[in-house]
Amino acid sequence: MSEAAPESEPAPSLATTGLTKAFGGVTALDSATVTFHHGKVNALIGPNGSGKTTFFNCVTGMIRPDAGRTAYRGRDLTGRPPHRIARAGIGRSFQLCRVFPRMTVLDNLLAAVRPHGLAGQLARSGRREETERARDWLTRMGIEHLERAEAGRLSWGQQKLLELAGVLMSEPELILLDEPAGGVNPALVDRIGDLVRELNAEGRTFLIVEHNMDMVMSLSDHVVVFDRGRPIAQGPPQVIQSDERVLGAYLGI
Ligand SMILES: Nc1ncnc2c1ncn2[C@@H]1O[C@H](COP(=O)(O)OP(=O)(O)OP(=O)(O)O)[C@@H](O)[C@H]1O
Repeated sequence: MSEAAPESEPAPSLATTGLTKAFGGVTALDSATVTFHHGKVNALIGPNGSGKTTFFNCVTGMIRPDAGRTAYRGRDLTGRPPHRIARAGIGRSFQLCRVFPRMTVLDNLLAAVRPHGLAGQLARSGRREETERARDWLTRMGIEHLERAEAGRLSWGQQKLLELAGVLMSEPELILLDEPAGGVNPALVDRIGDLVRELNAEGRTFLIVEHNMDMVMSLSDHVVVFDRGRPIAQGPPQVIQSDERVLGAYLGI
């Protein structure tokens, strides 16, 4: 008689232990211990000021935590600078998009993989493979027709797509998105959601900070909820939606 295989634990992706960061008297991260799942779409949610962006900044090496450790797929990354963390396979977008407004859309993507401000110059001197890859990502984002436009002239949503294309230029395995739907029109929110699904089906792991709960609940496999700098609940969206601690944190009761 055969027995049902035990449900296997999802493999860990990004994981932190006791991550702590204070700004003066404000404790932004309070000994946060949390694990996200490899190969999945993970979400990190929580009320304003609960420490989500500080968490992203600490795990991507942009700010140094006061205490605690960060690991990616079992490998310790604590205290590594941003370029080393990027090299470990982690890419990141920002709440307030980071594009070079006076550069063309295509040069923005080339600059994403040549961080010395020489994108235009180098583009003219060759490196066709990178240019082709940049064009492929633009096509994937649906903004290939804007290749020669100045990035600053794109709509906010198009800039978000451009930033995502820039992140993808380094072929990260894990992609951290900080409010991908923030300030974006509903049609483009759907488009971004579809892209996340497609890229996840192709093997990329996501960790998304987002206030748009429809997007979070429809897109994520695993949701972690922060309140006052530490996780108060984690699980699949359907469980999180009815968790009393989560409702309390959001409603302040
Ligand atoms: N550079 C800083 N200097 C001083 N305080 C900061 C700094 N960065 C964050 N904080 C404070 O740390 C706390 C957590 O902020 P953080 O931006 O991480 O929260 P968040 O959950 O991302 O918020 P939101 O959803 O509004 O973006 C807040 O009280 C914030 O004011």
